[in-house]
Amino acid sequence: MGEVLEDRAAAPAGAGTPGPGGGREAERVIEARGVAMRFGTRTLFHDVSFGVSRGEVFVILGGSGCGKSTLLKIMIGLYEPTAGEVTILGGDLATAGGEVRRNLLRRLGVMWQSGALFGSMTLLENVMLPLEAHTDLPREAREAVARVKLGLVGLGDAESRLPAEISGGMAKRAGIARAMALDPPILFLDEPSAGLDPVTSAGLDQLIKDLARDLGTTFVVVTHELQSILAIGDRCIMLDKEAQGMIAEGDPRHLRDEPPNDTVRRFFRREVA
Ligand SMILES: Nc1ncnc2c1ncn2[C@@H]1O[C@H](COP(=O)(O)OP(=O)(O)OP(=O)(O)O)[C@@H](O)[C@H]1O
Repeated sequence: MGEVLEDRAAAPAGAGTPGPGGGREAERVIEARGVAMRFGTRTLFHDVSFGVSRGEVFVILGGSGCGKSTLLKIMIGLYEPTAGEVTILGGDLATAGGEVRRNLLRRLGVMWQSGALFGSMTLLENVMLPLEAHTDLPREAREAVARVKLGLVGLGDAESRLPAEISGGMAKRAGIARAMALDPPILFLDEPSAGLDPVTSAGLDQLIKDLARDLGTTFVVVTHELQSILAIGDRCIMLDKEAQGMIAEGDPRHLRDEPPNDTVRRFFRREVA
């Protein structure tokens, strides 16, 4: 998945102040309307609608198998929904083709659960890959950009290491650095805390918050880790397997304190216990 250089210029005329909590209405970078997904005869979810504002950390939460990763894949154009539509940075990946689709995809950064680094390449070379694929920058410039990205995620001293020589937390950070190589306005993270110990996971949460604040990057994070949800989420939606859809939307701390239904209450209580 791509990632690309310019983005802030993509704001439509009249867009509001970026980031949550601004005085004016924040610009919506993702709009999902009535999205449904079915696999065979099984409906995973239906009627899912939400918006993501520029600069916010938006969390998709819910129990195992409720369709979080599937929704993420719909947002980045890997799956076409069975009903409804998703507009991302003003385009619709389900209908966009050719150059329009490629340009759109290049402006989305994705880090998969595994980190998906190439084992035979150093961290620097891994982060340089998107730059090789999508820019004409000479090698020295690609190295310089990749170094900046590794520095941003706290891996400035580890550029020569191979993925096998680093910890799980470092691999996640390197995956984020690579996803950021082309300065995407939106970064998608699939279960970033999976497999990490609580301390490392908290460090990764802090990194996500810092990047959102310092770079204005919008994050869409799929997770069921309660501590992460509460630490990073400006807003969230909760999917539910039995309800086959969305059962809550809002500030995660608010949902924890005033759950709108029993399923949300149980989700937060169970995870805390
Ligand atoms: N391409 C596919 N074809 C058929 N079924 C699929 C496909 N992709 C996902 N599913 C099914 O949809 C359900 C939801 O999967 P998904 O990975 O979206 O859930 P999730 O909420 O991210 O779960 P987890 O937290 O366990 O990763 C699962 O039962 C999965 O088997």
